[in-house]
Formats: sequence, C-alpha cells, structure tokens
Amino acid sequence: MLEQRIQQQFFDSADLKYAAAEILAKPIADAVNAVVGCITAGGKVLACGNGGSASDAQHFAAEFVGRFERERPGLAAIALTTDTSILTAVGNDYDFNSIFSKQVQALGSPGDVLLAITTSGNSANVLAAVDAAKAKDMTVIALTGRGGGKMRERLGETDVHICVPHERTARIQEVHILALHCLCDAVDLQLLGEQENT
Ligand SMILES: O=C(CO)[C@@H](O)[C@H](O)[C@H](O)[C@H](O)COP(=O)(O)O
Ligand SMILES: [Zn+2]
Repeated sequence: MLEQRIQQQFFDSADLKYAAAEILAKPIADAVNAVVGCITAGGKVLACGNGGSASDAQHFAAEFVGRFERERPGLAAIALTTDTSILTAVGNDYDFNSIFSKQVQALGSPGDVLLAITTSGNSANVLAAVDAAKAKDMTVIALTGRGGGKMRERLGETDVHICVPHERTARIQEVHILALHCLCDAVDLQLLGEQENT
C-alpha cells in the first residue's frame, strides 16, 4: 500500500514532466537567451523564493557561481535568501514582504535578471521583488505554477514566465528544479559551445 503510493508519486511526477516538456521548452529557451544576454553584458542574476523555492534560488546560484557540469569561470548570481542579518533586519524594521525587494533595490542594476520563484505565483515578498526589479529596468524570469497567480499580471513583454501546469506545490517544485538545470545546461552551451568528446 505504502509502496504503491510512493510509486504513484513517481508516475505523477513523470507524467507532469512529459506534459511540461511540451509547454515549457519555449519559455525556458527564452530564459536562456535573457540570462546569456544579461551575463555577457556584465550583468548578474538575483534569485528569490520562499521555503523550497528559497532552496531552489540557492541551488541555482551555487551552480552559477561554482559550476554546473562543465568547467568555466563563475557566473554572477546571488540568492537573496541567505543573509540572515539582512533578512532579519528588513523583516523586523520594515516587514516580511520587503525582505527581497529591499535587496533588489539595493543590488539590482538595469539589465540584471531577477529569478522569481513561487509555486502559487502569489507570495507577496516575491511579487514585491518583481515590482522592485521592474522599477530598476531588470528582466524578470518567473517560475510559477497553478496558472501563475498574481505573478501573471505583473510580467511585461520582455519578461519570461515559466508556469508549470499543475496545482500541487511539490510537483511544481520538481519541475522548477528541472527547469533550472535546463537553464544552467543551456547557458553553458551558449557560452562555451558544444562539449568536445574526450
Ligand atoms: O517546499 C515546500 C512545499 O513542498 C514549502 O516549504 C513551500 O516552499 C512553502 O510553503 C512556501 O512558502 C510556498 O510559497 P510559494 O511557492 O507559494 O511562493
Ligand atoms: Zn518541498
């Protein structure tokens, strides 16, 4: 019984990934172009999200600054979820909804990219970060699910929306991390070219 339930989760996750491969290949490719344009122009990627999406923001930044699968110089990315002094100061002195937007306003420059990760599309602190990024003439790449929630109406023509067609947070997160790995892989391909056979 328990094993069946576990197997069903694998099947559901796999089914969603097949469906998402059709729908998300184009926006993920658009995200690659946005990030490559940003990085080659000397810009950086700021990443934010709550809970599991905070982990995704950090996971992504680690693969950019460190490496993904290939050797290369580090790429500029900062997770806005890690500095507990900033998070507690802004959360305490202003409010929790400002913990990311204050950092975007302080660190973001025109041409930078904000990677905004929210499965519901409705987290107020992530939406505030998007507003701050737009005010800075940054490009937003939003990773969402559940139809995109309030995020959908905030995005402009030059932004990218990677919206996972599912309702469950866990399933959406599983596709988000795949999308981020696709992004890392394709950015490396664009910057380094095809890998030579060894
Ligand atoms: O990882 C999980 C659930 O799988 C949770 O930690 C989840 O990320 C948190 O509840 C978040 O606060 C949800 O926020 P969001 O994805 O709706 O923006
Ligand atoms: Zn989770």
